[in-house]
Amino acid sequence: MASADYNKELHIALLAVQRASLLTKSVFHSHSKGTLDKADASPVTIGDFGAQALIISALQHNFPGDEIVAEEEAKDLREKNSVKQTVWDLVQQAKLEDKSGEEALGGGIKDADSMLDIIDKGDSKGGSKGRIWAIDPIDGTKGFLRGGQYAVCLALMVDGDVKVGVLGCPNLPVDDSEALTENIGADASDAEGKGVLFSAVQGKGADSRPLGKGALAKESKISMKAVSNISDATFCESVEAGHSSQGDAANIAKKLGITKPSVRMDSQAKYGSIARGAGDLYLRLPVKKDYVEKIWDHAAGDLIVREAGGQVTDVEGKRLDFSVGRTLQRNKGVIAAPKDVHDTVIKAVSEVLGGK
Ligand SMILES: Nc1ncnc2c1ncn2[C@@H]1O[C@H](COP(=O)(O)OS(=O)(=O)O)[C@@H](OP(=O)(O)O)[C@H]1O
Ligand SMILES: [Mg+2]
Ligand SMILES: [Mg+2]
Ligand SMILES: [Mg+2]
Repeated sequence: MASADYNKELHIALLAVQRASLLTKSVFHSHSKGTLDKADASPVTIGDFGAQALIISALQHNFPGDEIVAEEEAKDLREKNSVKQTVWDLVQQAKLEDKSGEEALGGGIKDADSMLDIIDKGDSKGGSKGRIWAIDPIDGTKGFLRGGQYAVCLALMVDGDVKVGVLGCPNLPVDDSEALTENIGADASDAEGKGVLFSAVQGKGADSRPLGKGALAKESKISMKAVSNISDATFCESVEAGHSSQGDAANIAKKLGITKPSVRMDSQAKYGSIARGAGDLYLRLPVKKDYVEKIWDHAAGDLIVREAGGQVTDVEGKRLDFSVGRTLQRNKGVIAAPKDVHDTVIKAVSEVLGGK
């Protein structure tokens, strides 16, 4: 049984995300990303399937009794043999450079059919009891396809509470002073000097390190920037207007006296960026009344920001509740901010959204 310091969980999660990022990077650079449309019309790529298979395989090897909530399922691959073969080729190629890391993750997957079964092991219903991992193999798939930011996301929840969170952001600059100028649009390539691995364990603070190809790089502590005057804050929001209301965000910023333009960035790279003080606020404001956020879109980022000195709630100021299944049914939207200004932000949010 793993001990409650979560050292092993963190180590395996970091290695698993780093290995999965090798796969997503190879797809990011390839001409064809094997995109399919899911039932809800959102995109999924060969990178999403491959990364999910690799992460689940590492978790099953190390923590066979744990449950897993993951975004993707293998149905489309079972129906499309050529896509299945492409994903299988990618999965076989994605290996950490150091042998001990590969051994720690249990090595590769046996064959293509086992790969499909592994992908489908992410079908837990979630809930408030026991150890449950949440995986978003590529968060910001639209950003990934656009050549922008994306993140490989993994979190461990115990009894509905996030204990460990890891985000691999292959296209964020290692040097955080560049972070908020580099994220938007076409040229966010993962050249030399790019790639960050964020992590946090409950009660132990948040870290970042360069995303590598083998043994883990040395970590450093990260923390949110102190905001002495809210009108000087920089806020991040989604690139896709369909994922977060950019009009409401602009009105909230105006109420707070913020004049800097928003930074539009795909994926949980937003949480990582503000956690390291590159940007101050993250606003995710509901567009459609009936959309329910997914736990894998927020679990790792929620812990990383809170451990870096931030507060993360929904638009009403309630903490995100990861204990009610695969979705955040009890929450609407997300507001992440440094602890001491969070109340001020929520007040502006409720004034703008009030009556909506
Ligand atoms: N309507 C609506 N509202 C809110 N959120 C939605 C909505 N539809 C989809 N999604 C989820 O948004 C995830 C990506 O969020 P981002 O903040 O990265 O958006 S964006 O890419 O910057 O536009 C994206 O995650 P991935 O599918 O992993 O990319 C979705 O789970
Ligand atoms: Mg998706
Ligand atoms: Mg996502
Ligand atoms: Mg995804």
